[in-house]
Amino acid sequence: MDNNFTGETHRPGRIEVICGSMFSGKTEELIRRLKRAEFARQKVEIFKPAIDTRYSDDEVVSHDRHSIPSTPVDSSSSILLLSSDIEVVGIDEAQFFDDGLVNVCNDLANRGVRVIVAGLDMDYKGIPFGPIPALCAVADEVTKVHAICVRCGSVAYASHRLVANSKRVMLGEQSEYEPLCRECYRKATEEEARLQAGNKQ
Ligand SMILES: Nc1ncnc2c1ncn2[C@@H]1O[C@H](COP(=O)(O)OP(=O)(O)O)[C@@H](O)[C@H]1O
Ligand SMILES: Cc1cn([C@H]2C[C@H](O)[C@@H](COP(=O)(O)O)O2)c(=O)[nH]c1=O
Ligand SMILES: [Zn+2]
Repeated sequence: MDNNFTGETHRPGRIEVICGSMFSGKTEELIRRLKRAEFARQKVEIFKPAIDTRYSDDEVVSHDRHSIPSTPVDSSSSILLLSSDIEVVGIDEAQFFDDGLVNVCNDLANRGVRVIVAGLDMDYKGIPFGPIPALCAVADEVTKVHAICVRCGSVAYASHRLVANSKRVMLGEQSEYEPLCRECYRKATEEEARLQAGNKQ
């Protein structure tokens, strides 16, 4: 917390969004910012959606197995209830939260809290995912991070699903998803559409 010249306490509330495809380093960047806040002795609380049980029930874990303790919550309203007296709030896998997350983040930032949100920008179909696009709109700062396309080595753009499952929410990692650049993603999805059309004949 900074003290301004009138002696009032000034807490610079803000929303930071870290978005990108799978394997782009969103969680690593979230953990890096949160650990630095902890070094600065700020009161930090980290939330994730309870449905995200991929690597751990109660930790935020990156694909490289870096981790930080977190509180799993079922809905965005719980974040507000559990954030009194907190200076920095971190939220991972934000794409899985309800649309109420946008108001929750705005409320926290307006109260002086630094809110750092990480989430997928798009689902496997390339459609903007959950509250992430709206959060990008109201954020003070948006960082788009990129994985490497596993087919050609360019900068990745989308998360291509490798298994036949049309549900929007399907937890997974390398066996289920691969990061692809725009061109490789287009070729992969066109090929899938061709195969599907062939199967129907
Ligand atoms: N194709 C890839 N491009 C970049 N990083 C990858 C790739 N595949 C695996 N990784 C690993 O994923 C790590 C990033 O993990 P993480 O922060 O959990 O990403 P995200 O939260 O965006 O899915 C990288 O440091 C790297 O070790
Ligand atoms: C593209 C896409 C992903 N998911 C799931 C798969 C993973 O469990 C998470 C993303 O995790 P990461 O930290 O970004 O690697 O989301 C999904 O449910 N639906 C999708 O379309
Ligand atoms: Zn590519």
